[in-house]
Amino acid sequence: MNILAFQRVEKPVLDQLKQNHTVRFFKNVDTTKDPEFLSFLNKTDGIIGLDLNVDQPLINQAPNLKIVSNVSVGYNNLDIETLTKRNIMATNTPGILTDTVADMVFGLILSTARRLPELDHYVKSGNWIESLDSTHYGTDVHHKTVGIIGMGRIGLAIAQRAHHGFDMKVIYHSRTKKPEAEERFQARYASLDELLRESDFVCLITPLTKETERLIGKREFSLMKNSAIFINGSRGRTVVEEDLIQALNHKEIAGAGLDVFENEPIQLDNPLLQMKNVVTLPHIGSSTLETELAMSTLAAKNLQTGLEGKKPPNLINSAVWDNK
Ligand SMILES: NC(=O)C1=CN([C@@H]2O[C@H](COP(=O)(O)OP(=O)(O)OC[C@H]3O[C@@H](n4cnc5c(N)ncnc54)[C@H](OP(=O)(O)O)[C@@H]3O)[C@@H](O)[C@H]2O)C=CC1
Ligand SMILES: O=CC(=O)O
Repeated sequence: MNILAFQRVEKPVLDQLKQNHTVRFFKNVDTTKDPEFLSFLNKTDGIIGLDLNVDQPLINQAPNLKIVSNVSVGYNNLDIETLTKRNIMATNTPGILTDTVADMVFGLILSTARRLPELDHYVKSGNWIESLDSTHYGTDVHHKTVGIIGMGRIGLAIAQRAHHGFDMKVIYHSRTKKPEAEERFQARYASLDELLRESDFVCLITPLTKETERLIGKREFSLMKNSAIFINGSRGRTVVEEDLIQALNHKEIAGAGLDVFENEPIQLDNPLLQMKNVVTLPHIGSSTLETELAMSTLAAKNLQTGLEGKKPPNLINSAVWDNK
């Protein structure tokens, strides 16, 4: 079969796929224009990879496509409605990256609160020539209140770290209440506005959907404490980035830790890059050697199973299977 691999599939997994299939790997190409990409897409049976915008125009140019296997848990890059209408399976990689992403979110909490990147730069640039004063102090993480928006798999793992590791009070907001979080971490359900008012650390970790797009904007930042630190590990478009910049400029919040941005890679003239109280990461939530390999392996299993005409373990649009 013809397999189109896109942007990120770990090499051992790619090599294994090549043993049974004709595989073409594409990275950083214009998927609307690149002639080689479009020519291969036209005969592609399966797609595996990260962040390929699988929209209606792309699907229309892939008459043989049977399955799209995302190497990510988020699947906001897929037009699920059109894929389902065309009986094309869509899969993702939930679960195996949960702890790795929660570690990264905690890394952002700690590095923003304790100003770690800023002080690392301070030391390395030779400025540490005398004992520091309160202008360089950070703020405590332990025993503070963390508000988790999106108490799913990753939300729970963040709550676990907050409760057991840092003695934090956990409040959360999701579409539904989560008894598991309440039992295991004494987490309390709150409305979005209550959570924003009460949290020292506001952590956003929902999927990007029609409902969560621009969920956090001017009004929401104005509800947060002036001392609050905002952490985004979800997707850039869940936040109105312009409003985040304004909230930071006007000191409505104290800082932000961001793994995701409206445009990725971020433009170098983005004001967020000039702010010392903002810690930025290049969307690396799940990017450890172990977890990326596990994600690629699971994505390949989803792909292979689907191409063999069996139900993939992580099928998103089960209607395609039910209609068979
Ligand atoms: N930065 C990075 O590298 C990474 C980012 N991510 C992002 O994290 C997301 C979450 O992953 P994961 O935890 O596995 O997903 P889950 O599906 O397990 O959890 C998502 C949670 O978000 C909640 N939610 C959905 N819509 C809303 C809404 N409108 N308002 C409030 N809560 C909502 C859901 O609530 P309910 O259960 O009540 O429906 C659920 O609790 C991914 O979709 C991806 O976008 C993931 C991995 C890495
Ligand atoms: O952003 C990464 C994902 O797995 O989703």
